[in-house]
Amino acid sequence: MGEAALHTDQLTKRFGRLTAVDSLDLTVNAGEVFGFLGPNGAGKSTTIRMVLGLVRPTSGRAWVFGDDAADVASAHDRLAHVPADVALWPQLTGAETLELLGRIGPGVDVAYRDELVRRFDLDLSRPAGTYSTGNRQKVALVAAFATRAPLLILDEPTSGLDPLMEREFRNAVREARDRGQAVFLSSHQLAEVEAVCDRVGILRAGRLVDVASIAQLRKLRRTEVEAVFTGRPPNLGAVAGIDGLETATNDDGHLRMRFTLTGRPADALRALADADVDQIAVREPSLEEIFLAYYGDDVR
Ligand SMILES: Nc1ncnc2c1ncn2[C@@H]1O[C@H](COP(=O)(O)OP(=O)(O)OP(=O)(O)O)[C@@H](O)[C@H]1O
Repeated sequence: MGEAALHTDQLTKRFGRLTAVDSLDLTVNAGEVFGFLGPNGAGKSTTIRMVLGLVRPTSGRAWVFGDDAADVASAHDRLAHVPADVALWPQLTGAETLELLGRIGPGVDVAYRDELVRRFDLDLSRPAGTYSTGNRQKVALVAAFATRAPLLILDEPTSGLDPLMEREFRNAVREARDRGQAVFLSSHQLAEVEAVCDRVGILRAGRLVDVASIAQLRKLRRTEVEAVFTGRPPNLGAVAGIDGLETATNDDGHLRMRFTLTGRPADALRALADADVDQIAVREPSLEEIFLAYYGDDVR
């Protein structure tokens, strides 16, 4: 198996008639930050649970640094993880929780843990039962980042974090990479994955549809723009990055243009700035819409 941090071979999970994860072949190299991107229900958590040995694959296998993931005791010597729904022992304080979590797995850098507690602004004196979802997530993140596990598995770890904490999270991921730790990060946020990952696996309806570099992923980014003009409309037809241009007239006689923007927006903005724009609406499509436009319906 070499020394890939994580490797799966035809990993499959069926729940009755539903194939949640379908013949997944995936390799995460030691030391890389790998994004596992997919819309809700794509199968990200199920994949992670199989890698953690919490769910038995219907078929196929997974390895953590060459150890079979089903051999939980040895695989968990090399990894730390943050689940999608963090549950903590309600009577233990944050400090007691971190102590307990630190005893599982490959050991803790206590000085770095203390630093992370400050950076994530955690009050460790309170019982975990009084923590919000975001605070529980922060405890689990601090516990995982403070280990020197060569593989960190993070399942949608920022869903409960505010933007300031999300920034701390991104810093902690970069620091982990700088120390040589591999990070397997599941997310349904294109922006998050773009910000911290080296490579990205794209999962849709249980199937891996692509493994892409961040540069390739950026090409997927699109913005929907709708603008209304009072005077003469701009000539957008020949502007680079504009697709699907539609023009209609509003009830008040003003012209409305709709289009999709990909790549750098500079040329489109220049063209718009020349016209008398009365209203503008800009929308980021959901991951599912982006995937549909790019990969079509042919993944099942
Ligand atoms: N224990 C289970 N029994 C039956 N179906 C399940 C079970 N666990 C997951 N599923 C189904 O498998 C599919 C994949 O779910 P999974 O939670 O892995 O997706 P996900 O990509 O992590 O989604 P999300 O981003 O919403 O967490 C979904 O259709 C889900 O309903």
